[in-house]
Amino acid sequence: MPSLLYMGSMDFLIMNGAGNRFAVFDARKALDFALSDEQVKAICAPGSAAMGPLGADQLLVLRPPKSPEADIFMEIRNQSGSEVDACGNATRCVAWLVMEETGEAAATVQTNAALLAATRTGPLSIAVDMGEPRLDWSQIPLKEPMHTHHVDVKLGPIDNPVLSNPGAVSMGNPHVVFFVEDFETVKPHLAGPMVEFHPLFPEQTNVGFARIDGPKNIRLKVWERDAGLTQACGTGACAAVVAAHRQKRADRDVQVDVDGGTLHIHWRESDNHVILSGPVELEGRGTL
Ligand SMILES: N[C@@H](CCC[C@H](N)C(=O)O)C(=O)O
Repeated sequence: MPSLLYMGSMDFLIMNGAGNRFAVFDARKALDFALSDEQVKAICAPGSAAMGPLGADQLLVLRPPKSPEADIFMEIRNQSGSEVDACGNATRCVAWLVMEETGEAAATVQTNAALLAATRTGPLSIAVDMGEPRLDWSQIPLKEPMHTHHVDVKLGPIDNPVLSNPGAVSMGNPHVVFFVEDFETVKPHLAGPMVEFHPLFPEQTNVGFARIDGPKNIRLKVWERDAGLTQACGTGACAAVVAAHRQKRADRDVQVDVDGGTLHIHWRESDNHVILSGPVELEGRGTL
């Protein structure tokens, strides 16, 4: 089968996982391939020649695996150019590419943070084991010791009753999750950036706004660190379910509806791992 991946150092694929959009560069045979922050910003910006009106939320560079258990290494860059350790939807997209290439129904994707095992659940759907959530304050990380079950994030001098008691969770990247009644009062595009840069989070944070529609249903919007509001955030969906379950607001097996589609999260009791499942799509190809 011809490789879907390698098309020369400046060609790329455009993919999305539930609407979370990626520019994917295959550098497995171009070992010196590197992009500056400015280049990443230029490629990902909405309206860029490379990505068109929607732009990309993240840019992925695929490299040879660093350990023998992995099929591929994935470098993850946010829209701003910053390199990060985890991206659930990107892991699902890259696992799908590897499975298309190998013809297998499983793949292991290596990131800076972990080796992530993925399996095919349908022609265009992939589940990935995101491992255990990290719940100690130092792992998120937070500025000072506190319980992460709910954290005290004050936005200004007055307590905001609709934005209180969020849970903090790391899925390899930092998340704080607010439980909200609706998205009109809270306005994620305004509250998100204020929380992202709150001094409680020394490495900034991704900010989730979760409306609990039932023990097995969450409606979620995520303001992503260095990317803004996205159509879907895989690690954000994992974090929302973990935070909701810890606050007894939801089960361990939850359908999470996001702007770009539906994700399924299972926080497995047997081994504490979080499984993220959902759709992937290869939208097209581009050349710089
Ligand atoms: N879209 C992602 C998360 C990407 C990284 C995030 N913006 C961060 O800075 O941690 C996902 O699907 O998990």
